[in-house]
Amino acid sequence: MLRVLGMKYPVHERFYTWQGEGVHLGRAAYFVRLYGCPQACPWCDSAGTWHPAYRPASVSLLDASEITRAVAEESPDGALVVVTGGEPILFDLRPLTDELHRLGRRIHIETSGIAPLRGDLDWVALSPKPAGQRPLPEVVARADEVKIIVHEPGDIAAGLGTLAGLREDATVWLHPEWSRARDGDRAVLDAITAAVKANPRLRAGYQMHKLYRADDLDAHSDKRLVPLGGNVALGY
Ligand SMILES: Nc1nc2[nH]cc(C(=O)O)c2c(=O)[nH]1
Ligand code: SF4
Ligand SMILES: [Mg+2]
Repeated sequence: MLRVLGMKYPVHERFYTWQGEGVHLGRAAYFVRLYGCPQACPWCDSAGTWHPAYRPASVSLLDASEITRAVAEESPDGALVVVTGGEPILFDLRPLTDELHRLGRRIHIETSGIAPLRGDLDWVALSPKPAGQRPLPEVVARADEVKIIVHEPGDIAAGLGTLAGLREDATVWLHPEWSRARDGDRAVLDAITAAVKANPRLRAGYQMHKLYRADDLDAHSDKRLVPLGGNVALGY
C-alpha cells in the first residue's frame, strides 16, 4: 500500500490540446504521455519508446499529486485527462486516477491492453497490436472504443481477430496509420472503406489533430519529425 501511495510515474511529455481521435474527437484534453513500451511498433509516434535516436535523455518521475497539480495549473476545469503512452497500462494508475477524480476530471486511457488495468478509468480506448503482445481478454471486455491502426490492409483482419469478448456497444475504428493517411495510400484507405461498407459495425477514422497541425503547438518533449519505419543504415 505504501509503495502504491509513493508511486512515481515516468512522464515522457505532457501537453494541453484536444483529443484528435475517436469518440471524443475535438474535446479539450490534457495529455499525460508515460514512458516505456515493449511493443516497438515501427510507426509509433512516441518514437522514444522504440527508436534509439529518440530515446529521451531523461524522463521526469512524477507522483500523482505532481501530475494532478500540473493538470490543474495547465488546463481548465472540464478538460479531459488522457493518459497515453508509451504503455500506460504497465503502471498502477490507482493513485493517479484517485487524485484526478478528486480534482473533478474525467480520465481516459489509450492502451494496447497487454496488462491488467489498475485504476478507475472513465474511458478505455484499446488499440490492439496483433503483431506484438495481444490484449488481455479482461481489457477487451472493458474497452469503450477500439482503434485498429491500419498500416497494411491485412492489419484490419488481424486487429479484429484480437477482439473476442468486446462489448456490443463498443465503437470500433479503423485508423489509417498516419504516414499512410498523409500519403493518401490508396491500398490502405480503400481497404478501410471496403471493410466499413461490408461491416457497418466498423467506423473509418482519422487523426484530426495532425490535419489541424495542432501537434505543432504541443509542448512535446521532442519536436523533431518522428522517423517512420526505422533506419536501415543505422541498423534498426
Ligand atoms: N491531439 C492528440 N490527440 C491524440 N489522441 C491520441 C493520441 C496519442 O498519441 O495517444 C493523441 C495525441 O498525441 N495528440
Ligand atoms: S503499442 Fe503504442 S506506444 Fe507501444 S510502440 Fe506500439 S504504438 Fe507505440
Ligand atoms: Mg499520438
